[in-house]
Amino acid sequence: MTARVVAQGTFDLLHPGHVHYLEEAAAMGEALHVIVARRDNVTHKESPVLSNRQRRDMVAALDAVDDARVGHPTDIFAPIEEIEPDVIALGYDQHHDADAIEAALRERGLDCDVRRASARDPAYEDELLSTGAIIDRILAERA
Ligand SMILES: Cc1cc2nc3c(=O)[nH]c(=O)nc-3n(C[C@H](O)[C@H](O)[C@H](O)COP(=O)(O)O)c2cc1C
Ligand SMILES: Nc1ncnc2c1ncn2[C@@H]1O[C@H](COP(=O)(O)OP(=O)(O)OP(=O)(O)O)[C@@H](O)[C@H]1O
Repeated sequence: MTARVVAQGTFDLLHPGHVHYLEEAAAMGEALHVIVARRDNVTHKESPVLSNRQRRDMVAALDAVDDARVGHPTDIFAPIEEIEPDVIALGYDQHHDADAIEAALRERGLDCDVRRASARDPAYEDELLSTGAIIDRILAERA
């Protein structure tokens, strides 16, 4: 059976850090499914500039990605129950706790590894590797 991997995040204004994460997650299995966070659920930082649909469409267009969907409004485990992944790849800086997620999955009868992906270091001096850094640059240079 095909090993399915799930990755997740906001993915507003794509950059090479996103590509690094999604390629690493894809290499953990054979099919990569991405859950794009709903704008209303992004509460720990500024809301995304781009709509749910546009962020989903851009992630879906990447080579590493087999399927991308906008996440559930209230239950982060609902898409996981649909996808039934073998692996969930957490981003290097995602605040989610791997042990807590594994325990919640087990409670729902889902058997799935939770792994932590690595960070991409800048490949050259001026490489911007976060959406926040790109927005700061725009505000500084176009204000
Ligand atoms: C296993 C897992 C499933 C998730 N599913 C959803 C979801 O269905 N809907 C959603 O809006 N966010 C979901 N999220 C949360 C976001 O993908 C994300 O972690 C957060 O809201 C955005 O912050 P970040 O880009 O800094 O990680 C999920 C996160 C994890 C770890
Ligand atoms: N430089 C990077 N290296 C590796 N993974 C990254 C990098 N930047 C983001 N990611 C991963 O991509 C996913 C989506 O991240 P998100 O869209 O929140 O990134 P961001 O660009 O850092 O945003 P912000 O600057 O608003 O915090 C997360 O799992 C995150 O860990």
